[in-house]
Amino acid sequence: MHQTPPTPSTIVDLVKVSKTYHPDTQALVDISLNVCQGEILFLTGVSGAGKTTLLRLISHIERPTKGMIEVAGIDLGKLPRNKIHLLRRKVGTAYQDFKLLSDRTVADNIAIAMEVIYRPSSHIEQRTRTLLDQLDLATKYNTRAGDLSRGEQQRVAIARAVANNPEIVLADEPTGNLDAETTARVMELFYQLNRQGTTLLIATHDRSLFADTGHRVIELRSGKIKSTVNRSLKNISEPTEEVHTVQESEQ
Ligand SMILES: Nc1ncnc2c1ncn2[C@@H]1O[C@H](COP(=O)(O)OP(=O)(O)OP(=O)(O)O)[C@@H](O)[C@H]1O
Repeated sequence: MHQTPPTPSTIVDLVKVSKTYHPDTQALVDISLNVCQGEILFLTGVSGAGKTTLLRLISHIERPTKGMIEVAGIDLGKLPRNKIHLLRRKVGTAYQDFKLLSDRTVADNIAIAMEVIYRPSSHIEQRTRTLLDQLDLATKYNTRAGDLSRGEQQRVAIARAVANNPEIVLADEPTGNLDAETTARVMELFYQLNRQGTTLLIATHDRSLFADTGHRVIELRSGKIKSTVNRSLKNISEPTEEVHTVQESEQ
């Protein structure tokens, strides 16, 4: 019997969100956006368009000047400080500043994410080795993070972001320092997570990451949504045919 597929539920919801940095930089202006559970959404746009700011608002590193943001059922405007860890467990972030502990080993940097939620050490070691293998860093297990190249540090930050299989992964230029082969490895890791249900928001200048993938692409310009290429959400991970047209906003 033919069954209608379930309607995907919203996991990230922004309503009329603006962000002005002191004194008067309008980084985001009146952004409304919702992301479905299990979706891969690409954010693109020229430097300064507001991509990083949008991700930082969703991860609650920055606060909006106006508007409402809900992430995995949590209204960020009402989230008390002592509950922020609940959001951190649901959202993995890999940003351009990496924030690695340079005096600790690669393995330690990844393990930290799992130690804070009391994963057993056997699980932590196995998960760390699997991720390093997937990201072509197996030989760097005991290397100090400070001794790695930028591209290697970037991959360690990605491994740390995904170590706990969070519900949502926010990645800012995750392949910015990588060659084509390593980029393909990182993207394969993301697609693998997505097949397991993780929602991905990826900010990138690299059009090859989303060209012909069938995933939704939002282009920001001067803090506004300039265009959206909507695609079918019927299948959450496999590339699908494009079913909607590009919509230019009425700016
Ligand atoms: N902490 C801050 N204080 C003041 N202005 C900021 C701050 N962070 C970002 N901005 C400004 O906000 C605007 C949007 O910046 P944002 O980093 O979000 O853009 P982006 O699209 O991610 O750029 P890039 O591709 O270069 O990373 C820019 O004009 C930037 O200078």
